[in-house]
Amino acid sequence: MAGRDVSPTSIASAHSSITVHTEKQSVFRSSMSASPPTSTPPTSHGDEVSVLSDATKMDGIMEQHEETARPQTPADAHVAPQPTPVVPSSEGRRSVRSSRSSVVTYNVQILAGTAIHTPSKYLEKHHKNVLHGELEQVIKTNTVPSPKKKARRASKPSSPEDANDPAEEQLAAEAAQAAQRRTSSRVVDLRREAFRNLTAAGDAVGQALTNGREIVQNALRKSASDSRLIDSNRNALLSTPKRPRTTRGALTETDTPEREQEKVNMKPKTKTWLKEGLYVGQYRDFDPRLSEAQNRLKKKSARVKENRVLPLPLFDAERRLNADPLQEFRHFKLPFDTYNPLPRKVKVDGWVKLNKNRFIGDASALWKKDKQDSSSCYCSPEDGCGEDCHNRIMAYECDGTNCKLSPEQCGNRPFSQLKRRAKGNGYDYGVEVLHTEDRGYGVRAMRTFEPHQIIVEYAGEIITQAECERRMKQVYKKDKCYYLMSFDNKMIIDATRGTIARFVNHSCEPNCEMIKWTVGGEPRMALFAGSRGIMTGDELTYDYNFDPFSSKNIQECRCGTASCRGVLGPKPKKPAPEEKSLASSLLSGTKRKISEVFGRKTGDVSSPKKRKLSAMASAAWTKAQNAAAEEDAARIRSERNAAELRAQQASRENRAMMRSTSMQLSSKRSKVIRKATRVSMPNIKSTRRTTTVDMKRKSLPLASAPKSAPKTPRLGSMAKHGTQTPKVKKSLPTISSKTRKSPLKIPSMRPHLLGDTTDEEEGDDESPNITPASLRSAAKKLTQTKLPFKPLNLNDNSSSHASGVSAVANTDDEVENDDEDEDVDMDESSDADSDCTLVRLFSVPRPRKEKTTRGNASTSKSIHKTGAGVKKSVRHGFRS
Ligand SMILES: C[S@@+](CC[C@H](N)C(=O)[O-])C[C@H]1O[C@@H](n2cnc3c(N)ncnc32)[C@H](O)[C@@H]1O
Repeated sequence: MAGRDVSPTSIASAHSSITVHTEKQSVFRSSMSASPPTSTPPTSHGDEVSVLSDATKMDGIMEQHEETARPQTPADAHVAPQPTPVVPSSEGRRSVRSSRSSVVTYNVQILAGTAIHTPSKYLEKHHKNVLHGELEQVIKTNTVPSPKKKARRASKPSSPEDANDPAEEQLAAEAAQAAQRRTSSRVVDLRREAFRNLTAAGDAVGQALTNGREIVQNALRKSASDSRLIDSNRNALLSTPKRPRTTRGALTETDTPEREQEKVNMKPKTKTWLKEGLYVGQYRDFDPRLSEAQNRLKKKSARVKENRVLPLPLFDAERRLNADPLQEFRHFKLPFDTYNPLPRKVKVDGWVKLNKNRFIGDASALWKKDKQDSSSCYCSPEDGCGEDCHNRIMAYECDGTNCKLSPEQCGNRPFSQLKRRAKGNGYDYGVEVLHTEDRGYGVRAMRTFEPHQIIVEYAGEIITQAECERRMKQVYKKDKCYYLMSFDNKMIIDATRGTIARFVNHSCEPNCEMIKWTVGGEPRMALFAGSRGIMTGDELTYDYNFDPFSSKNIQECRCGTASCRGVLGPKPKKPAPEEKSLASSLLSGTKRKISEVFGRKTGDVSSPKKRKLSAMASAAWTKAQNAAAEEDAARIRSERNAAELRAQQASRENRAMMRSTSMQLSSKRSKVIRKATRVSMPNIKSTRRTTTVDMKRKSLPLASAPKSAPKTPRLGSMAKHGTQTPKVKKSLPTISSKTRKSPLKIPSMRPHLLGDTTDEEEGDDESPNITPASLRSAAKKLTQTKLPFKPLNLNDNSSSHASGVSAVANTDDEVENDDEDEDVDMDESSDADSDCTLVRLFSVPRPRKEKTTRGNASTSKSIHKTGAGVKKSVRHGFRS
């Protein structure tokens, strides 16, 4: 067990120093292969020895038994171990490598018994451990044991000189006996091999000792020379600035090998300094006179930040100003995600998102039955379906069926634009949900929007009123927030499942409008920017025109604007004293009595009896108050319903009337034009004239709308009729806010806005909106009035008709005096202070070459200001 304290490596080295002659290899191999392959291999020399010792023990037992029978002869003890003949059976187990007879291979790790523990990943290492050639030679060249190991080994009695060891002798004797007996050849072989190994190890140790002695001598010599070297180096340093890196190559002819060896040993250890490293080639702007912090500061102040990607807004403005100093600017902000790169993403629980309307139940059939009229526009590519576009005014989106222009030419396709934007990025989409402080969720803009630009569609489930009531009673019974919007006579959009527009809050001073459009024959509601446009980051709001239906649903408005009405929806009307309901008078009486009995402050109520009475009285008071409020609400509702019915009827009649008027006028105009061209200028094929009508809004009462209208061809059929005069362009209604005189007055009608009756009845509606109904009413009036058509003098190019809209505008006097002109020129002269609205209803095309200025710019602006889109029924409603 002497090897127990020896590490495997040391054993390996020890074994590598074993001297085995080539002819003995077979014996050695046989001994190695004799060990069972499945048994646990020895992990160290000691283990191997233990295996051997076990065998020895067994043999010993046998031998003892034999010894008792046969006395040991002294000669046996001195029998030298003889090489055992090669065992043929073990030859078959030779490894492939060892079959190369030219080079003898020794695996030191196998010898050491540690090979099995070597993972294959240390293959390289394994190769290093495989020594080639004659073992003696290999050992000589490769093994230089450390002095420590040598010393340790030296302490072991393993040299041949120690052969007098009784154990050795015993082993030898046993081996000899075994050879004689020829029994248990494997065990004997093993023992013999072990003995031989030990002998070889002894040799190696002897050799190592010799080497070690040499090394010690060299070290001593070196230490002596080092002191000399230090002195010489000091001298050398003083004489030369740089010390030679190495002494190699400094040998002179007179150097003897010993001297050379000495010099090599004397070679001083010098530190090699890195001259270049990681930062080679990198320029560092560093002033060594300053500290690190000062250097950093200096660098920071010297740095000029340059934005090479986008021009800064400031420069952009400068550039634009340089280009055109007179152009108008408007404030702008960077897109929200640019100036705030990490917007808080609000996640709304329970919001089922729908991107488009879904008709539920009977709503679809109802819509089809009650399908609205179609509309067509006659814009030219130059017009581009601008502000004058008939479809735009009637809140119809242009498409292939009602507009001749291509999508690129047409500027009245807001919902198509929205569709495109929805496919784009977050900026294109342009809105996101935000969490407000006191109004729940809201919506804010992530970009700017032009005035009247479409922002987002209000889509959801389109349901009938019956279905709405059912949902209110059953589904949304416990809800506090409703997303119901009435947008058509009998239908409601329920955006509980719907688009993001459902989160848009109410404001009494809104920056957006909710407008109903007809797109491809279907109603669509969308949020449009108001006349001021929208800034990035602005919260989007519109006026709900909220109808609470019940006093329970009246909600406090927290829009925080200067003109806040205090509640969502119309301002509650103060009932006139005579109109005071019985409930109200009772209420006020009860209230007064309570205050008389118990005092105004509840603190006055002292006794429990009084307190009880007080509680009862206040309960009764609350009940009475509720009853009164409900009574009021019911009255308001019935009034509104009546007004709505009246308005709807008037609207329908007006529409029919307008069509009839258009027909009559256009046929008249065609005749006149044909006649005029025949008479005076037969070669001119296309003319353009404008018929305008000046009207003042809000002057006719709602009830004055005509009750019936003759059945006339629809506007769409007007185009067919116009084919008689193919070169004549159809007239289009246009709106202008600047008018002085108003021979015709039309009512201010917002037919579908139930919530607006309060204000409108009072006649204090300052809204500049022009509705289709108002247009139609004006048209009707126009037909009722005897229109003074005067013959068109096309030869007179200098006449007022030839130079665009502004030139066309005449005064009333002119119209009345000029009876011969067949085209109707109502007053179009304007005054900035006037609150009148001019509507240009019909226009007769003029020859293109005569057109100098269209004069649309001024009218276009005013149209937008007056709300070119026709605002239809937009109302949030709660029904309890
Ligand atoms: C169509 S939802 C608007 C989105 C809603 N804020 C939410 O969190 O879902 C209408 C509800 O919002 C609230 N709301 C909207 N505008 C408000 C305002 N100006 N003041 C108070 N509450 C408002 C009311 O509760 C109203 O019933």
